[in-house]
Amino acid sequence: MKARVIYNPTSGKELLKKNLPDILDILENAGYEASAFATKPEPDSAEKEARRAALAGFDLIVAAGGDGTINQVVNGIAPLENRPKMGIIPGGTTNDYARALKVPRDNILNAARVIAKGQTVKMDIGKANDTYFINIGAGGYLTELTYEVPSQLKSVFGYLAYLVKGAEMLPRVKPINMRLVYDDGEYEGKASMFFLGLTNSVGGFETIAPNAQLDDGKFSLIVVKTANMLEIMHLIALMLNGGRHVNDSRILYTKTSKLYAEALDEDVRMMINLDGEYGGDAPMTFQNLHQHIEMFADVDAIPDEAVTGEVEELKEASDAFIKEVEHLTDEDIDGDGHIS
Ligand SMILES: Nc1ncnc2c1ncn2[C@@H]1O[C@H](COP(=O)(O)OP(=O)(O)OP(=O)(O)O)[C@@H](O)[C@H]1O
Repeated sequence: MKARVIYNPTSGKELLKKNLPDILDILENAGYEASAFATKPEPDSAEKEARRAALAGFDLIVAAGGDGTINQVVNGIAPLENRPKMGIIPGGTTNDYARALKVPRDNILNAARVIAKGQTVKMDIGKANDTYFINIGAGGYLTELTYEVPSQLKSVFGYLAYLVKGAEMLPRVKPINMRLVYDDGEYEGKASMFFLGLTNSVGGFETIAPNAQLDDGKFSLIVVKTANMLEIMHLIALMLNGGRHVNDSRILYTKTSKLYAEALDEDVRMMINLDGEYGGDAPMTFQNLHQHIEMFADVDAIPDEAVTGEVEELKEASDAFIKEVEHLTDEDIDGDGHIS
């Protein structure tokens, strides 16, 4: 068996680069003939190498880097008939995908050992027109704001802090009149965002799409129907507080295997966000590719206590946010939607 490790030499304080010989060693001991490729600064470097290696007959491709590197490797192999298995070694800042697969995020070599252990999950992958995504497809004004958030804040955690602080952005949160066609129905009307999730791990939080299954062929679809900033803040607080937003009447929450999304007003553009990056404009058709790529995962691991400090840090941020929002009333929001 042959394994290709595609690693981002710049990610995670160059720790991947430093640990590369040991990573290759773990794979060799697990029975692979292992080699490595360092990604280049060009945006599709990992994608091209993944495609090349798959066509050259590699049995395993290990994506070592942040979620961006994993996304690219998936884009390289997803269109192929014969797809190699994938392993992931997290080296980014948020590492949502590793969290979903219960791959350790605090120890690179332990992550490599998950591959050696041999357990896999056949993961669902998203396809948006011709681009593949691993975790999130979304659209609407609320998601468009994320492009303007400084990149180190591109986690939900940072985004929340930004929403609370950056009140000057808020008047621009206006709903888009959209049509969304999903398995069990159709939504036509205003919404400030729609969100399709493949895992329950988004920006470090596990409560956005609380019941996501990794291999059931379904996205979790969440539509935020209100554009009232106060209501949105309260919904976020409910979300942080145990995922209770999904039962709220201002949210549409369902499972679907596909989605068609378009903006209904001619002069309105709806940008689509795929795994945190701009991925083209609606109209767009999203499809869930059921169990499309087999990935190594630590199936029996106890979820998530691995990363010391992180859980507490997120809990603190959530509690601070909830506290901040609890006392807000309509009187705190002026005519433009500003928090005054
Ligand atoms: N050799 C390189 N030099 C500079 N940039 C690179 C190189 N290889 C890859 N990149 C860039 O790194 C980005 C992908 O980063 P990746 O997702 O692996 O890590 P990250 O950004 O640290 O992760 P996260 O998104 O979790 O913070 C891409 O924009 C890619 O072009």
